[in-house]
Amino acid sequence: MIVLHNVQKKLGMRPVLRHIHMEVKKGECLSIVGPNGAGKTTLLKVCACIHQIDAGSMYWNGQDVYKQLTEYKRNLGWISHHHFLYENFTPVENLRFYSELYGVKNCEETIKRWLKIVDLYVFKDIPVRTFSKGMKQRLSLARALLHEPSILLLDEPFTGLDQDGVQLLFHLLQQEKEKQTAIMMVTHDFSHIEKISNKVIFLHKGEIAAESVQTEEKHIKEMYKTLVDER
Ligand SMILES: Nc1ncnc2c1ncn2[C@@H]1O[C@H](COP(=O)(O)OP(=O)(O)OP(=O)(O)O)[C@@H](O)[C@H]1O
Repeated sequence: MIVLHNVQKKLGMRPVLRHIHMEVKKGECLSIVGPNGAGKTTLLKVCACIHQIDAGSMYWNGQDVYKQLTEYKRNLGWISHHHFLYENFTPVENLRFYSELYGVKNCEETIKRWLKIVDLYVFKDIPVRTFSKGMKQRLSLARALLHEPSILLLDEPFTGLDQDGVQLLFHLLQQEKEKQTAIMMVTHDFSHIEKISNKVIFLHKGEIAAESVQTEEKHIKEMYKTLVDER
C-alpha cells in the first residue's frame, strides 16, 4: 500500500536517509528500530510529507504520493511525542476542531464515542492544559484515529501511557489492522513489537541495515546488538 523506492533525504547538508526501500501493506504493522539519530523520526516525517524527499519515489496504492497529496494527507493519522492539542481547549473542542478539519461525519457522536473509548469522557469540558502527560497522550490517540485514517504513523506512541493505556493502544492498533490500516511505528521498546508488528526494519545511520519478519523481543535484541556492534 505504501512503497518507498530508493528514497534519499538530506537535512541541511547532512544525508539523513539513504537508499530507503520499503513497503507497508494494508493491515500490516511495520516497526522501525535503531539507535538515537538513526533517522527513524525523519523517515516517519517523510512518510507524513512533513519532509519532502530529495530523490527516489513514494507510492500509495500504486500511485505517486505527491500526485495525490491532499487525499493522501486526509488518510494519515499521526501520533508522536508532540500531542498537537490546543492547551486552552477542552477535549471536546480539540476533537471538534480536528473533526471539522477532516470532515468527519456525525461529528458530535463521533467525539463522544472516542472520549469514551480513551476513557476521558468525564473530563470532556476541562481545558487540556490541566491534563497529565498520559491523559494528553490518550486524547492524542482519539485525535489521530477519529477520522478513520488508512495510514497510521506512530512515533513512540506508548510514551506516557499507564498500563491500561498501553493495553488500550494495543487493542486500538489491533482493530486498525483488522480495518486494513497500514501502520508504521517507531519504538525503542522491543517488548511492544511482537505484540503488534508483522515485520521490523533496523535503521542505522540513515540506511536500512536489516529487515526481519521475526518480531520476538529476544531475536530483535540479538539482531540489534550485532548490527550496532558491527558498524
Ligand atoms: N531539522 C533538522 N536539521 C538538521 N538535522 C536534523 C534535523 N532534524 C534531525 N536532524 C538530524 O537527523 C538525524 C536523524 O534524526 P532523527 O530525529 O530522524 O533520528 P531518530 O532515529 O528518530 O533519533 P531518536 O531515537 O533520538 O529519536 C540526526 O542526526 C539529527 O541530528
